[in-house]
Amino acid sequence: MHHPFKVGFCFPKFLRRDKGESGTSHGVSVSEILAVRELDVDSGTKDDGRWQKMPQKSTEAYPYAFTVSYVERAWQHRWRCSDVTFHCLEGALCQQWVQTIREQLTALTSRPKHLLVYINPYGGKQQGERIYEQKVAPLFTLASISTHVIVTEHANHARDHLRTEAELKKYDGVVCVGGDGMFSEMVHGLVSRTQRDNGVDQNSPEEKLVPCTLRIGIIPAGSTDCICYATVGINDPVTSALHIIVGDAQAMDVCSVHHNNTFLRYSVSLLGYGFYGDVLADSERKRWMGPARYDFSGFKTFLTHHYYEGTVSFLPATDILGTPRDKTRCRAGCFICQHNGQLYSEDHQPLFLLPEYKGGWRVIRGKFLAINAASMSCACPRSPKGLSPAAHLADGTTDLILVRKCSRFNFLRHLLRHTSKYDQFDMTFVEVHRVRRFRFTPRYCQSDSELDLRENGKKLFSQICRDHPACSCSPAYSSWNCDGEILPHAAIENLPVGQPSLHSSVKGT
Ligand SMILES: CCCCCCCCCCCCC/C=C/[C@@H](O)[C@H](CO)NC(=O)CCCCCCCCCCCCCCC
Ligand SMILES: Nc1ncnc2c1ncn2[C@@H]1O[C@H](COP(=O)(O)OP(=O)(O)OP(=O)(O)O)[C@@H](O)[C@H]1O
Ligand SMILES: [Ca+2]
Repeated sequence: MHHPFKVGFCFPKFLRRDKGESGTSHGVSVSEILAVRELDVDSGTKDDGRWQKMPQKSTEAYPYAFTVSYVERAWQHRWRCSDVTFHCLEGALCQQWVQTIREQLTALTSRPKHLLVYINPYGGKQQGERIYEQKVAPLFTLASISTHVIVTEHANHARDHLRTEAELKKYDGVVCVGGDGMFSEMVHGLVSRTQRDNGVDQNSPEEKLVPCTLRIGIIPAGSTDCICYATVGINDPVTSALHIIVGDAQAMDVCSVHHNNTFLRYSVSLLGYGFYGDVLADSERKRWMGPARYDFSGFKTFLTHHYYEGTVSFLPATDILGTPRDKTRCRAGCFICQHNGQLYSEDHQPLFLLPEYKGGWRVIRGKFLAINAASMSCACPRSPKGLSPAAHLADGTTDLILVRKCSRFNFLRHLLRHTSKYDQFDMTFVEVHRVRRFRFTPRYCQSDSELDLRENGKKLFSQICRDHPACSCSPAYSSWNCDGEILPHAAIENLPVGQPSLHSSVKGT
């Protein structure tokens, strides 16, 4: 029996014979095969109708062939779909190979078969629909994944649909095509629904959230795409689609944000007061500028140079491995996430909820240019290492970064370091703490009537300026930027829910 592909003892090893190469050895792991299909050599076409370049000699000598599509790793964490074609003399042997590979693929239970896809047509550069149709849908079809696609018609459409209507049992996962705001909608829809179905009260800061079982996949089509970038390593739609197809999963911390014991929102990336709150508030009025709005508002906010007075209280994470100044980075299978994540397993009461832990709170009063709580690195194309490069995706902690009032020049130095190899925390006016939970109270806050105060903000502001004629006229309040959404309250309590309660179909590579 003669056939040009060697059947090795190790199943995934093939001997490739295409593009005129003879006997090129090529190993593909089954877990990275996307699809296999028989090739109609005589007609010179594949069953998907695309022409296959094949040397005339091979076609005559080996009339049967099949093509394997698989994941090929490219530059900077990018993944691409590649094809390799194998030829042989016997149709039966060819079919045997195809059938065996299909059986192996079916046995991979972590791979999704049915997905619910939400597309935000207005995210980022408004390319969501095009990106999905041209780059992602053909890959899902190739991998035999069926989809139900919903193009959102208004903000919170996806959140409300997931929370109340979607027949989640029919799907192995949900996918959002958009930016961090769309991902946040998915998190809110799924987490809220899971808590409601399990009778958990979201308003109680002490209640442990029930983890979601459905995974969320992100096809990046937003302005910052920090969740995608920080988990996959790149914001590239094809790479993300391939991670989803092969069933990759990464647990993620979800924090809940409360005001006066009332639940406000969940956060997975950045909770920022001062600089990032002001950038967001200004940029929301300039959505028409697309992603460039952040640079414009960033520059403007940098020039205004407002600082905010208040009290930050936090519970340092003392029972964990790792610090925010570590040189190591959180990657798929991260040891620190595994270790610290166990502190939240079913039979472990999180230590920070024990009464003796209550004394561990630290209080810092001051004037801050920025208060940033990063539950993950917040790496994004603007800052490839992120706000807190050593933060962990699923360790149950948040890195609290306090940037005190300093000169514009020093603040610029601090910002610039987010884009270079230099340490942005190694500056006298910056401190960083890895925390379990934190609270913030603005100086002029009178807790329960704070909203009224904000409405009378102008009055208060002018009062402060009259009282301090030499002040730099910083307003009393900034806004909280919660994963790209403005929160209506300045005083908040934040607690990392801790347990890796969310899965995203992506992983760092
Ligand atoms: C001189 C260059 C300095 C560059 C410094 C870059 C630091 C960038 C750090 C980015 C951190 C992103 C955190 C992610 C937050 C997301 O949950 C959220 C939702 O998508 N995005 C934003 O809020 C969007 C936030 C976007 C913030 C953009 C800030 C741009 C600052 C520009 C300052 C210019 C000063 C120039 C002075 C000459
Ligand atoms: N059909 C729609 N019309 C208007 N707004 C929508 C629609 N669908 C979703 N949205 C809202 O658009 C907001 C922004 O979307 P998205 O996060 O996808 O893009 P972005 O803000 O440009 O990117 P990033 O969040 O990465 O900065 C989200 O908060 C979402 O609630
Ligand atoms: Ca974390």
